[in-house]
Amino acid sequence: MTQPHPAPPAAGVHSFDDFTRLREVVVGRGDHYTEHDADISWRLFYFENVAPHLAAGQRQLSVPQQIVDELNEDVAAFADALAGCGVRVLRPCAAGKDVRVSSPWWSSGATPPLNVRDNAIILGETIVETAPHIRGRVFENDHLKPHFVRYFEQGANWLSMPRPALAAGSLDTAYFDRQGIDVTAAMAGEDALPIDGLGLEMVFDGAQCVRLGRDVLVNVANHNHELAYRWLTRNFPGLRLHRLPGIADNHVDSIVVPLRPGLILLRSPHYLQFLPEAMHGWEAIYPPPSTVAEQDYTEFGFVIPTASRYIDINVLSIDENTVVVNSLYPELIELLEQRGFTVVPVRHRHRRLFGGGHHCFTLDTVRDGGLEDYLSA
Ligand SMILES: NC(=[NH2+])NCCC[C@H](N)C(=O)O
Repeated sequence: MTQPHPAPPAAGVHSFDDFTRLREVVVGRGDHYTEHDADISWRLFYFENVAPHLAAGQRQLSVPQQIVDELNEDVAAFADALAGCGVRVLRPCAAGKDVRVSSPWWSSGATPPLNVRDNAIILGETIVETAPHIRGRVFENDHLKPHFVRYFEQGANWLSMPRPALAAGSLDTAYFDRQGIDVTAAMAGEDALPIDGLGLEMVFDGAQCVRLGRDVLVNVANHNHELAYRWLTRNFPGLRLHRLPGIADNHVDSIVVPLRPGLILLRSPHYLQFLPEAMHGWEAIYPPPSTVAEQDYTEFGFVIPTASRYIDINVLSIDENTVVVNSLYPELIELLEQRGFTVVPVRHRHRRLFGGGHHCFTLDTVRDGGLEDYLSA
């Protein structure tokens, strides 16, 4: 587990999958994450998790400082654990307090760079900045730019999907419409301006992809994503992209988590049918029920969950035999140990409150694996 760091790869960035030996990783930070700005873009993104809790028009949702401090304690321990496994850990610069971001069409509260999995994806030796759905996230990658510039200087390629304007009417509700879920109440109170003739834009998060060497699974749940899927196919002709047909509203890393070639952690058997044919022969393991009681937040008053109860599936692999798992999910630890994995337990107390688990908190920029063909073995 504590192998020495090898010479850096020629391009600086080299990351084709989620499970070969991890060498270098960006770990997000939650400094000043004391508020969610529940604008329309935020409400629609987190609709499944937040709709039952939110009153119409409710906009600034504060997170108690104690919870933010505990989050940052857990994130710091996570970064230390990765360093202890011989991984080079990079951090974004810290967000400022109460930062607002504006465009000609809207204004919103900025999201700190905690879930660095979401706004960028490493595809081989290319950094791809994706096209945020949430207005407050449009400048989030700026906190990682010192690393991106350095990687570029070392030879990495660096591309950005077109930055969406996120004007009124840019976002597609088709995923919900198909299920007969009415999101009009959540969408009421839009205060952004429209752009004449714009319509639906390319909008997509890195965490909608699952990287498997030559193959990348891409969750396409609406026309915003469809445009991004086309962008990916046009820019990465050397990769085989597989469409996951709207298996989730957006991110898939609490649903489909490859642990090594041939073995996948899957939220439930329901999702098997959506995987590419070649993965039907893979063994799937399913998350056991958790017996640890969820934290009771009543003493803090109103606290809103932005992640589902499945968020602890969101594990981070150090290599094909070593996985970081939330220590508050001993049942999953036991299951993985029975399967021969070495588990690195790391506590993540407030995993439901900040939209992400250990996988979401990271952007793995260097792993050993290459353009392997795991799907035709
Ligand atoms: N990269 C991420 N932020 N992933 C988090 C996915 C969380 C998922 N929406 C859930 O509720 O379980």
